[in-house]
Amino acid sequence: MTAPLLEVRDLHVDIPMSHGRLHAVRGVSLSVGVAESVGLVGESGSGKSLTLRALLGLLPRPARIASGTVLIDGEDVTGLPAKQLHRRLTDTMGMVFQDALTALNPVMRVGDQIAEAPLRKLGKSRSEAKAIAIDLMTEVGIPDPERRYRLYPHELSGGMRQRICIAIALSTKPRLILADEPTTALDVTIQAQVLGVLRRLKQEENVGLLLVSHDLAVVSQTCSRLYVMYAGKVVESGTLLDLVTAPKHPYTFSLLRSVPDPDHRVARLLTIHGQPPDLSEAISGCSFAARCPFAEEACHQREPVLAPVGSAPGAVIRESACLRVGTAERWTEMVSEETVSQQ
Ligand SMILES: Nc1ncnc2c1ncn2[C@@H]1O[C@H](COP(=O)(O)OP(=O)(O)OP(=O)(O)O)[C@@H](O)[C@H]1O
Repeated sequence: MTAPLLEVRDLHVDIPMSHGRLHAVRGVSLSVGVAESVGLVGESGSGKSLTLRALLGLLPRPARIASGTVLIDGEDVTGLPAKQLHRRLTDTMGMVFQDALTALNPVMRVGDQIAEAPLRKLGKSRSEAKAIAIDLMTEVGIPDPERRYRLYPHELSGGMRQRICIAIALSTKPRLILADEPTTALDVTIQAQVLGVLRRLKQEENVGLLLVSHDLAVVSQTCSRLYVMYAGKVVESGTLLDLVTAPKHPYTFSLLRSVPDPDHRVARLLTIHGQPPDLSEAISGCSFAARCPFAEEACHQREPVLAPVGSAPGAVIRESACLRVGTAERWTEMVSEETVSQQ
């Protein structure tokens, strides 16, 4: 069996504070196969960005990796010296962040920013690098690329700037794009276009994707497998279809029920009441128990572990961290019973 392109094992990220520490990422494991599109979804503060930044060696100070392993093509790169690690990462992956305007150099023409890596890293001549940049601009759907090559970031719209960032990410010929909320700053139509570019890269160029988003609709449009994060942990993982049609964690269930269904098939939206736990304090029991519509006494006492649930042999592994997973088939019914009994 071939090793995943990217694998993270039992990652812990801490943020030291004046009194103690915030345990922001609490044992995350995930993998992305070759040409696979994987989503990391969860509400704000669940630890998605820190997970992504930790594996890239780009944690904001004072956050630090407390423990964990990162593997690329099965090789442990955790202990590599910074320069070597950077080379290994940039040889394999391109990155796209939320704020294209900050990611781009304001005083450099956008085309030259795309041409920079082919020129400096791939050893291309100036004219070859320019031709590569123009091809990449065409590939990410920028009309009239020769003219736009000469523009500065502030002369482009938000959607065009994000396409430039994707073109820069592609300029080193990566096998995987890591994208952190790449469409959050864009309006819905432009968002759909940018997601279309990422989807097409996977379908036509076999470029894998690890997409971080708080928005289930965004990952649903782009990814075929998901990890759902809550309070610094993965609480459920599986194929998009499995998660959407039959969630096995109450947080995923609530997340799905809190999104309006365009076909109005879901009669009532579910509000996730309360706040996530304070990660600077020890958590006893399940971190979602206080907000969970199905929690029972044991959920407040015992921490559930992420474990495989009912996957068919040979199928993509489904995992859930829930003591009540055995009742999952009845959750829709249980929620409506509760609503009726409250009326
Ligand atoms: N530089 C920092 N200093 C202090 N706390 C931080 C820092 N960066 C992140 N945190 C805290 O770590 C936790 C996880 O943050 P992270 O950014 O990974 O969440 P997220 O799921 O990506 O959410 P968001 O989309 O809002 O960034 C949060 O409680 C956040 O407040």
